[in-house]
Amino acid sequence: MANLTTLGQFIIERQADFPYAKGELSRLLRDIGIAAKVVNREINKAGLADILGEVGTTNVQGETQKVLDVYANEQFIAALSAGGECALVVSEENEEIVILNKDVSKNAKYAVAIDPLDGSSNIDVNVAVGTTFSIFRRLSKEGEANINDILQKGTEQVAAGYIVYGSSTMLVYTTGCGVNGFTLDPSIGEFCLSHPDMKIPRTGHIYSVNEGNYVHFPEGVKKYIKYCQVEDESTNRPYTSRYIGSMVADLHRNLIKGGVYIYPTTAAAPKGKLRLVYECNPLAFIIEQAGGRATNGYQRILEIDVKEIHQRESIFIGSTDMVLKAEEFMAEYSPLEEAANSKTEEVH
Ligand SMILES: O=P(O)(O)OC[C@H]1O[C@](O)(COP(=O)(O)O)[C@@H](O)[C@@H]1O
Ligand SMILES: [Mg+2]
Ligand SMILES: [Mg+2]
Repeated sequence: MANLTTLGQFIIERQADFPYAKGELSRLLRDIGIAAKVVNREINKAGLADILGEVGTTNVQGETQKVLDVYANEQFIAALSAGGECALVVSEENEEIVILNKDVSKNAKYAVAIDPLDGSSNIDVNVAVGTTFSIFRRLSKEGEANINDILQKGTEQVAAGYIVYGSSTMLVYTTGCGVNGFTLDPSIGEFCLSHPDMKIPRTGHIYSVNEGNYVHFPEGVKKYIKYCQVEDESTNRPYTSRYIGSMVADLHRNLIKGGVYIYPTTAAAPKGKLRLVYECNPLAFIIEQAGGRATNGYQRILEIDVKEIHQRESIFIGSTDMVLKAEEFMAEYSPLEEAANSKTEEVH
């Protein structure tokens, strides 16, 4: 068998990368890997098992919860709880913070934010979906964990990553020392190092945005989309439009091939749609560590103050030159002007 490095081996080998390296963060990453395998098993046979469809409840975002949203949420929280290294979880599927069982994790040093199933609209149609995770060291040294342990800026993440459940299942993560990708080998049930030291190309020719919302986009975004569609060989334009509708999958493609993903403010989502704590921050950490850029069109995502656990933010993320170009167009309008613009556009 080729000389495989499993996720577990790699984490141990790279433990020295972590400040405070005493094995706790390694074990926490291991726990996330375990839950990912369990969720992957269900996703792979989703059509067979009664795991498609909705559970009939809505989450705090007002979205109907899919059976797999709830299943994945339970698996990640159970694995983090059993592992004992995580004291608190914030999840897209839970309105409040989840304090994990105090007996096991009262001395746990970490708090985790997750989007257990990203791209929920694609679950029932067999299109790639994902999971995101963001890990912080607790601020509260002793006693019960509390919300301040997770309301930290993205710059304070000690690790972050995602799992993409696509034609193969991959786990991609960073601890602030580069980005590494592991592919799940079902025959041995292990994530194996397949994409060491991932780097996003400085530029690319793929743009990912839901153009169905075009009329309600900020003028700066409309101008950038027009820029992407202009014929100009010297800059490799027109670019190709690719939008899977699962942020993790769109981002993973752009990480490998180069490209930009944009989810701006719209009339329907004046603050943006995606959630800062468990979607924007972990993916921004990954992309920055891979040499890319992530902003809200004006400000670095990782520097944005976190006030609420389900706070939304607009995001421009991917190849540095492409994000910078989009920002150039955004800079022509102030955020206030843009907010006004996205409201007024009439649809005939
Ligand atoms: O359908 P829209 O408005 O383009 O939104 C798609 C975006 O919303 C998301 O599905 C939001 O994530 P969830 O599925 O976890 O709620 C992203 O993955 C995706 O990029
Ligand atoms: Mg999501
Ligand atoms: Mg989700």
